[in-house]
Amino acid sequence: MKGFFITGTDTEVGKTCITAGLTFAFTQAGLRVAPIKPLAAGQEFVDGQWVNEDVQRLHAAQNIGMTADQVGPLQFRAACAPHIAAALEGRSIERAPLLAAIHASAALGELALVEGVGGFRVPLCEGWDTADLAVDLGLPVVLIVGLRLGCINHALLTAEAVRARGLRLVGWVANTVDAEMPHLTDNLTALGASLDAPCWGHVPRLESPTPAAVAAHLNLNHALLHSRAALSL
Ligand SMILES: Nc1ncnc2c1ncn2[C@@H]1O[C@H](COP(=O)(O)OP(=O)(O)OP(=O)(O)O)[C@@H](O)[C@H]1O
Ligand SMILES: C[C@H](N)[C@H](N)CCCCCC(=O)O
Ligand SMILES: [Mg+2]
Repeated sequence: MKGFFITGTDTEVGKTCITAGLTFAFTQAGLRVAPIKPLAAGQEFVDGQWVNEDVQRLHAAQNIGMTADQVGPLQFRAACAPHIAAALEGRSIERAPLLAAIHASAALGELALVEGVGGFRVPLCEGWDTADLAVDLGLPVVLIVGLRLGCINHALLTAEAVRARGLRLVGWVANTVDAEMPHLTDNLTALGASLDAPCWGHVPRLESPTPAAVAAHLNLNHALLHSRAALSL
């Protein structure tokens, strides 16, 4: 599978927003992009069906004709850790069928953008977590850093965990969670100096964080270099 695994310093730091922006940007660059949210916890009943917001946003960002189920193959009602959400419904998360579903969805495009769940090490089932999922998929990792006090430590812990799994951290995106964050520039400098991976962009707090608006703040030079080489484009 060709693509990137999108992780974050935490839940609610902008992984979906940035993945939608990356989908837009790579699509503009001429690639057929398959955004995938393999596990989605938290559904609402809208127009007669249960839907997940992440899946809807990623589904809306792609233009290769994926169905919502292909974007989000495994969805749970409760907005909590996925293994807990699954247990609440008497279900379990099974590794082999989920990997098969991700591969099938990725095959619909030429570049897969796989969004994780929460931070990098969220348990999925006995002996398998989201870091293992990234390893199973063999994808290089992009880290979304939610800019707020504490993010330097979270970013460095995540980078260490990514590398400890033998995965490559190919880039990181600074996403403005706290628009009033003091010493923003100094924080960005510290992140840049210590993450040892290229920054793909700094996304400000946007009034309307549409994929196009997010993409305007992303610089895909590093990403395209990497993906064109990986894809032989
Ligand atoms: N740069 C931004 N400007 C404005 N709003 C943003 C920005 N980034 C994220 N948001 C908003 O913050 C919320 C959390 O973002 P998002 O859903 O992308 O986080 P996440 O890391 O994917 O969360 P989860 O762990 O639930 O998957 C969303 O409502 C999103 O629209
Ligand atoms: C529901 C929420 N928005 C995410 N999709 C799930 C976050 C799981 C985090 C688990 C944890 O690390 O404690
Ligand atoms: Mg998300």
